[in-house]
Amino acid sequence: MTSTATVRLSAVRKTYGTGASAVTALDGVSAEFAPGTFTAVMGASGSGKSTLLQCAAGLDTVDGGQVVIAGTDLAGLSERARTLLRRDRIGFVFQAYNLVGALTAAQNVALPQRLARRAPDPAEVARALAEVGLSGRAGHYPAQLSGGEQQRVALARALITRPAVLFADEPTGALDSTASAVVLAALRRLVGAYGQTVVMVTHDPVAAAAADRVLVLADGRLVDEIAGADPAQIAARLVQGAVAA
Ligand SMILES: Nc1ncnc2c1ncn2[C@@H]1O[C@H](COP(=O)(O)OP(=O)(O)OP(=O)(O)O)[C@@H](O)[C@H]1O
Repeated sequence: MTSTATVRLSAVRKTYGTGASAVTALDGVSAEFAPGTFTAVMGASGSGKSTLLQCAAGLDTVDGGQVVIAGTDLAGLSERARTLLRRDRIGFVFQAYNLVGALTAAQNVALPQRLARRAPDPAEVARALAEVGLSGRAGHYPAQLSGGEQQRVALARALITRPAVLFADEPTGALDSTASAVVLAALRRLVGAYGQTVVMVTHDPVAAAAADRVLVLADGRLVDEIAGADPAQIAARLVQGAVAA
């Protein structure tokens, strides 16, 4: 069957270690992430959220099943081809912004292009900063920016290659609620206005409520899918799931 999903996981298994110390981090996970959708991934500590993101992004190999990104089956790729796919088709943001302090916001956004030995297009840099609402901060250094602004520079940097999918691992984890709301609004706008596909791991039901749907992991399996819920409903479903498990 053909699929129009930007990212498709089919029966993905991932085990760390061997023998008695082996841990099954993903135990047959299947999920599709359609173009222009915003998905949150939740679950208790150790449930496999980060592993899911790493495998879906081709940062880690799987032990079973299949990962297809933008029509490309990762299993068929050499290490080099996988690296290029990650560089050109996938964007990442993490809890830590990982900005270079000696570079301005615009220079940080241009950095992936420079590292790929491409001449950064100033218009593209300006566009990425505009998309996250930071047109007025292009010449500022990270130390001159708030946490929420720094995370939005990291978002703009992730967008500069026009990735098929943006993966975010706890992007609001280091932010207060006001700054979190600004970053989540920026993510929502990328999805709504530009059709960006976003997959975000979070512990926070408020952050998860910004997504179109929430996938819930427990012990490496998908155990729930929640759509169009508010933070209180999401929190209640997580508690129900934990009690049922
Ligand atoms: N590199 C590794 N080596 C061995 N075990 C690992 C490794 N990475 C993850 N694990 C184990 O795999 C399981 C899933 O880990 P993962 O980091 O995906 O969970 P998580 O849901 O993201 O947790 P958290 O919310 O605490 O970040 C855990 O039991 C973890 O201890």
